[in-house]
Amino acid sequence: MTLSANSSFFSPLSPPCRLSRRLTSSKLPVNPRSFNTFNSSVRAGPIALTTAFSFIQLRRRPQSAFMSSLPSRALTTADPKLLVFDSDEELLDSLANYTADLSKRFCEERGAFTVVLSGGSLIKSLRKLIESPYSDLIDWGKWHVFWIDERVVPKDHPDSNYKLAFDEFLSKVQIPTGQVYAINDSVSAEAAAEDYENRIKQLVCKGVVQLSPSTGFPKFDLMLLGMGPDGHIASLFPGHPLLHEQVAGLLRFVTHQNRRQSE
Ligand SMILES: O=C1O[C@H](COP(=O)(O)O)[C@@H](O)[C@H](O)[C@H]1O
Repeated sequence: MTLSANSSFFSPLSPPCRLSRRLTSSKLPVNPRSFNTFNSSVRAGPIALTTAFSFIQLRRRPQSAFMSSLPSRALTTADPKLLVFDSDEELLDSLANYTADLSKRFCEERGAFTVVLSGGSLIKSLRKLIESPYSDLIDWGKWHVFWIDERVVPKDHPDSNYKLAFDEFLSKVQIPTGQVYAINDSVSAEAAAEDYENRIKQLVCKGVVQLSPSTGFPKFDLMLLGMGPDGHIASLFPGHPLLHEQVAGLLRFVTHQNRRQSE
């Protein structure tokens, strides 16, 4: 599993709120075995919604092929780093430490901490956060939780990223229900994407989701994104046309027919 932790920006909103996609560097956790320049912080957006689909075994593809398929503008973070850990335990400790530090900083500075989650193996990687000392130290009441991608299925469906996060993480911490932004699962994928975009716009206008002073575009405080073995993030598979779009809305929906353009 690969984790990508970024504060990042997303794309266009109508006035008075405008958004754009951009990645920024983040201060990364301590005690890695080694680290190198990491140019793959890849695309954090758009948030993707997928319609119901059957899981298909992924074809393995070297990550370097994925990297070279990315548009050059996706490879321009200021100070990206790759941290390599000797064990999962060390990675999870470092991830918890990093998240708790950021949470403290943002909660104290502005009274809110906006966190974007993916589905997949990432969620189990958050387990240290629900254990002592982090569980007691973190100001969960100030967290606002979003999803980078979601399957358009009922919230109790086994494919639901919300269900995964709820069962393994959210049900074990005290984040107010109204600050957990699951998709509307009772409408089409297109309508759910539009609804989610509108809710994010409202949160931007309320100041819960911040705007970058330099670009005027919104940004989330922390994005925790799992990466599949073929390099896919957020249902965006290598070769998918969305990866090459110059201008995209804040959210996109994809169907199982066009989910994997590379296959
Ligand atoms: O399709 C998806 O896969 C990625 C990666 O999952 P992982 O289990 O290989 O870590 C996940 O982040 C994303 O939310 C999901 O829709």
